Amino acid sequence: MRDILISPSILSADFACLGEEIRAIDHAGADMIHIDVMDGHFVPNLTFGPPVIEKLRPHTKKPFDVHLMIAPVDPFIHAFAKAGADILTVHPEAGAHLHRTLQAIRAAGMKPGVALNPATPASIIEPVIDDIDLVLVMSVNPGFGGQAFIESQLRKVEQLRQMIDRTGRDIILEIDGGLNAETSPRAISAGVTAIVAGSAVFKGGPTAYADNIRALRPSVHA
Ligand SMILES: O=C(CO)[C@H](O)[C@H](O)COP(=O)(O)O
Repeated sequence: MRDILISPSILSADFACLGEEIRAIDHAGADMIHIDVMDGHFVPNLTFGPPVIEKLRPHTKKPFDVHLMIAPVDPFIHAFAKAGADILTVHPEAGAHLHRTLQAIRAAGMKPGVALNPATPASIIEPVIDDIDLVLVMSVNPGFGGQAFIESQLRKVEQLRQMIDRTGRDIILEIDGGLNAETSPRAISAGVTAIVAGSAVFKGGPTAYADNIRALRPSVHA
C-alpha cells in the first residue's frame, strides 16, 4: 500500500483570510499546500504570485506545492524559490525549453515537477523523467476549480505509474481536478500518490476540513 499525500488547493479557500485557511488545513491533516499560480494568459484566470506566497510561508511548515500556470516561467523561478516554494511544477506547453527550466528549478533549491494538460500525452515525460520529482496529471482543463473529473486521465495515470516504476525513483504522481470521495479512490487505484482537491476540501468551512481530507484518503491496496 502506498502512502497517499493530500494537497488541498487554496484556489477554493477564502482569499480574504488565506493565512488562517492554511493553518486550518494544516491542522486538519493536509500533507502539502497546493498553490495555483495563474497569469490570465496561459490559463483564462488570475490568482497571485511570489509576494503573496512569501506572506503565506510563515503560516505552516508543510511543503508548498506550487503549480505554475504561467508563460513564460524562467524569469520567475528565483522569485518563487525566495518566496518559499518547495515543489515548482511547470507545463511543457508553457515554454520551448522544458529541460532547461527543470534544471533551473533544481539549481534554485526546489523540487521540479511537470504538469500535463488533459490533451497532453504521458510520453512527453520520457525525456525528462530523471530530472523531475513530481508529475501532475490535470484531470480538468486548468484555470478553475469545481469542474468535472475527466475520466480519460485515469489511463494516463496508469501509463505514468509504469514509467515511474521503471525508474526506481520515488517520483510523486499527483492528480488535480474534480477529485472527491468518489473519484479519489479510483485515481489511487490507478497509481497516484498525491491528491489535489479544492472544492472537496474547502466545502463546509473549517470545521469540515478534517473529515473532508479523510474522505479523500481511503485505504486502497495498490
Ligand atoms: O489547478 C486547478 C485548476 O486549474 C485546481 O487546483 C483544481 O481544479 C482543483 O479544484 P477542484 O478540486 O475544485 O476541481
